Amino acid sequence: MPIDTWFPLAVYYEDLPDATAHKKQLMDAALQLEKDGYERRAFPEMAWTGDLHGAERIHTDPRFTWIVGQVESHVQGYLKGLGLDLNQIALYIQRAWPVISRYQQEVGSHCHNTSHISAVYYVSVPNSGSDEAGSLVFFDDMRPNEVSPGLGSENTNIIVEWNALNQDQAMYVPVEGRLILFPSKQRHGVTMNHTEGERISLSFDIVLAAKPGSAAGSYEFLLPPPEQWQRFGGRS
Ligand SMILES: O=C(O)CCC(=O)C(=O)O
Ligand SMILES: [Fe+2]
Repeated sequence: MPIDTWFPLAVYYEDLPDATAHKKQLMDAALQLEKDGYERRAFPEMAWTGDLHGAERIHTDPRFTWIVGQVESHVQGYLKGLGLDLNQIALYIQRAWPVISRYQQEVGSHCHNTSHISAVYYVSVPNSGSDEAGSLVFFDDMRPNEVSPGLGSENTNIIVEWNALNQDQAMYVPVEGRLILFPSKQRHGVTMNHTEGERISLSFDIVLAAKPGSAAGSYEFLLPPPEQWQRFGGRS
């Protein structure tokens, strides 16, 4: 009795070979940004995230040059894998920030609504390769096989066997030196850090735009090149 499966979510990951050589500099820079950060704005049970604390431009900070280069090259590989013609697309890092999760902190479930591709890089992970410091969890909001909506929700015991056909989450344990790429619209979160150590990651939001001179039709589906935009009041 064959059952086919279709429409996979594409999550890319790669262990960066030079990670160890760059660990200290990235760690120090992330922790310094946290120190410099504005007054704490998140609840204590939530990890410190640079995007909420005025530290969301690490892509322009020279201390992060190496990882920015890595993100750029791996995102291109990811997009090629998705079948895109990179000659027609201009890629931008829109914002990028450190995330520091300490004992009993987590990152609630969210999507990155203002970008297209998101990247996470693990700088420093206590018990790397285990879920103890907090896993990245992707949630499936499409639920194509939930034939009666809500079947698998809390307070029901109708699903007696969780398997690949009804799973509603996919977990990635954090691995030091690993880069993960995924569609920004995929809802995700980070489970609790149960260790006494700091779990330090970097997040990047990437936007696809049409290259100037692309066929006019592509502007229907890709952002027109930002250099062609005009801000209100910007007429010269
Ligand atoms: O650290 C992670 O695993 C993911 C962090 C994240 O989702 C974010 O910063 O938006
Ligand atoms: Fe995120």
